[in-house]
Amino acid sequence: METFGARLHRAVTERGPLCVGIDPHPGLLARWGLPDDVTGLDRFARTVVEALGDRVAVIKPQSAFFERFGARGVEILESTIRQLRDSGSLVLLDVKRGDIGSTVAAYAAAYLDPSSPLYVDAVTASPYLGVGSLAPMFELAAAHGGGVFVLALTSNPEGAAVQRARAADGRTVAQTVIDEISQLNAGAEPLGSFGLVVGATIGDTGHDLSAVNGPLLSPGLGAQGATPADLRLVFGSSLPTVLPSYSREVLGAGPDVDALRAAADRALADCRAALAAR
Ligand SMILES: O=c1ccn([C@@H]2O[C@H](COP(=O)(O)O)[C@@H](O)[C@H]2O)c(=O)[nH]1
Repeated sequence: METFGARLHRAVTERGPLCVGIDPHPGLLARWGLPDDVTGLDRFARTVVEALGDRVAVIKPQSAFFERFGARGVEILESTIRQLRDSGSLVLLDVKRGDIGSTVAAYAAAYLDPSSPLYVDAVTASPYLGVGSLAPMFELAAAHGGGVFVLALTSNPEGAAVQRARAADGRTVAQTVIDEISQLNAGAEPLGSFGLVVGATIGDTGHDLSAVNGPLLSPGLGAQGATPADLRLVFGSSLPTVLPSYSREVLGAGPDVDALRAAADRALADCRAALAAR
């Protein structure tokens, strides 16, 4: 079985380093001329799949924007995941789950067990009940070639107070998360399956990402103010494993399919140039 790290490495080699989110904000539905209901949600998600599913390496549905419509929204999320899987892009579900280990096992079954209707290639997870509490997710992901992206240094300004607080041994909370994920990826080739979320907005924080050996998902580009040029400052020598992520900046070009493709192509070209610059 091919690991998630290997599948992601291949997808990025073939399609380029880009993740695009499906975030059907009420404001975006309105801009696309769609109603703020499940029919609008369905049309929005289908349009993104049609435009980008066959060309972007990773597509990241944001679960919250589907969940807000209840069971019918989740049904559309299931359908969107199926369409994305058929289109060839990897599906990273942004759900930021985390809990005590026995409950994490149920989240793992929901998203990382191939028999689940919400089965995806990878999920985002929150480490604030302890990275060890996420073990059932790591285990099920490893068993089925899936991946987990753990929040380390998030793109929002409020994150720093928690993530940059010092633990008893003097490391920041974020650095302890980074170090634990690095251990999980030790020796993996060509890339580990356990990633971190590190926002493009955070600047040079002095955290050591050199041993992660896994993907570094970087949201915060575009609508939150970061530019591809900021990636160098944030990631330094870890740039080769960065997966830049855009939602509103690309989605704002819709609903025209060609315009969405052009926006994603522009984002990819800008990120490629920034990641390659010396
Ligand atoms: O640190 C984080 C972690 C996750 N996100 C999510 O990414 C997208 C960003 O959307 P934009 O429209 O590109 O701002 C969104 O789904 C967030 O929940 C993040 O922004 N920062």
